[in-house]
Order: sequence, then C-alpha cells, then structure tokens
Amino acid sequence: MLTLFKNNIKPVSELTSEQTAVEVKDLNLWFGEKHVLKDITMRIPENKVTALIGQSGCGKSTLINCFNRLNDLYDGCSYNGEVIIDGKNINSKKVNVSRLRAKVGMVFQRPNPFPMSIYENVCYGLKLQGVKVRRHLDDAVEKALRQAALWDEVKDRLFDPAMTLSGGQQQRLVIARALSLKPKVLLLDEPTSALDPLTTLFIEELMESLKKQCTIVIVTHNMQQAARVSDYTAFFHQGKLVEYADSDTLFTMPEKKQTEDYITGRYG
Ligand SMILES: Nc1ncnc2c1ncn2[C@@H]1O[C@H](COP(=O)(O)OP(=O)(O)OP(=O)(O)O)[C@@H](O)[C@H]1O
Repeated sequence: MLTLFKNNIKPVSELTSEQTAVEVKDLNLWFGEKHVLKDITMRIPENKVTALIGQSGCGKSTLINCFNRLNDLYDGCSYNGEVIIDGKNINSKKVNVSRLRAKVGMVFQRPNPFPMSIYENVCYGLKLQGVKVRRHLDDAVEKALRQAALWDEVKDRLFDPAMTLSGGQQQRLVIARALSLKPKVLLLDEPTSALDPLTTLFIEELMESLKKQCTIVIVTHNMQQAARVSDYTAFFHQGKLVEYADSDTLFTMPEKKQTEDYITGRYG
C-alpha cells in the first residue's frame, strides 16, 4: 500500500485524528429552508494547506464559516452534525465563541484593516484578551508582522493609519492581525482575488511558510492557485463534497468525471 507521498502527504483516508486539525462529521446546514451543506464529513490535516474548490454558490465559504461559528451571525441559519477542533465539538452550546475565533483566524477576500494604526490593528485582539504590558504588545506585533512578511516594509511607520498601506500590504496586515493570536487554524476566503499577480505570488509563498505553525484552509476559484499552494483539495458541488484527495491526485487523476470536468474548465 502506498502510504508515503511526496512531502509526507498521506492519502486522506489514512489521516488519523492526531493528524487532523478540523474534523467535520455529518455536517448539514440550512439558510431558512435552503439546504446549503449536505452531509459533509472530512478531516482537514494539521499543518497543511487544504483548498476548497467548486462553482460559485456550492457552499465553500459557508463551510469555512462553520469552523469559527460565523454562520451564527445570520438569522435563519440552522445546522447539525459536528465540527471537532482540539477534541471538542465546537457546535456545542458550551463553547466560548470568542476564544474559538481567536483559535480559528479568518482572512476575507477584501482586506479589512480597522481604521486605526498598523500597530493597533495587529495588537487589537491581544488587547481585547487583556494584554496590557507595552513590551509584550511590542514583541507580539513585531513577531506577527515578521511572520506575515510585512515587518521590513512597515517597521518605520507602525503608527501610520493602516489605510495608507497598499492592498497587498493590507492583506498581509490582516494576516498578521490573525497570527498575533497564535491561531491553530487560518481560514482564507479567496484571499488574493482582489490582488495583482505579483502580490498574489507573495501571499502564496507566505502560505507555504505559515503552514509550519498553523493549518491553512483556503477557498479559491483559481485552479492553478489551488494546485500550486495546497497539499489537499476538496471539490464541492451544490453543497456536497464530491471528491477530496491530496492535490497531486485530485488534479492529475481525479476519480469522478464531475471533478475532472470542473478542474479542466468544462463547466463552472
Ligand atoms: N447569510 C446567508 N443567508 C442566506 N443564504 C446564504 C447566506 N450566505 C450564503 N447563502 C447561500 O448559501 C449558498 C452557498 O453560499 P456560499 O457563499 O457558501 O458559496 P460559495 O461556494 O462560497 O460561493 P462563491 O464561490 O460565490 O463565494 C448560496 O446559495 C448562497 O446564496
């Protein structure tokens, strides 16, 4: 049996719970009457990049929003099934949602820095958590900005408004803001679709280095990007998980015709 793929990438069927950052079990979600996620079961491997692909409206964003309970913000949303992170079902009513959202960071398509300085943006979450000592905040800000490959560009202007940064810098700032809380999982919802090709490449390289410290889940419409950056890829259609495999296999030998049609651009 072939168990060792390149870069230590195992087939998804062989992932154990120790190697899993997020385990999704029989997850169903509705917006009102509309059944949006249908019986999703999958293991998202730790310290890897997993890409979610599929036609617009198939439920990719809704699924990652289940990993930090963002769907709770929408009236009329209901769900059942389990999402297990750190051995706990985060759908349980007992879960502290603020703590969960620190552990599971999120970056959206459009950079969304807060209207405050670069420095204040990065330490915003830490201050909310009660960190007050200036030296601790300084250290955390520098560390997060270095991890997001932004430190050299902003170290002399930390107290400038974040809005004075370019789009690509703003996106890295938002990544630094999430990293300052040492997330276990970083969710990226089409993080480069508003950026130019060079900045996109920069963010893609960043993902490769960040996966050493956290698990990355990226929603993308860009097949080349999914093939380039991800270790695993899941293909969804109309709320169902159609195929999930290591990316090399999914992009070169998909099992299902539907997957092949999508990745070769025959539909979608
Ligand atoms: N807050 C909401 N209220 C009602 N319906 C919603 C809400 N959010 C998403 N939907 C619906 O759920 C379905 C899945 O949407 P979702 O945004 O998850 O798809 P997606 O695959 O991420 O699409 P895209 O690639 O266009 O971002 C769509 O039919 C969408 O209209």
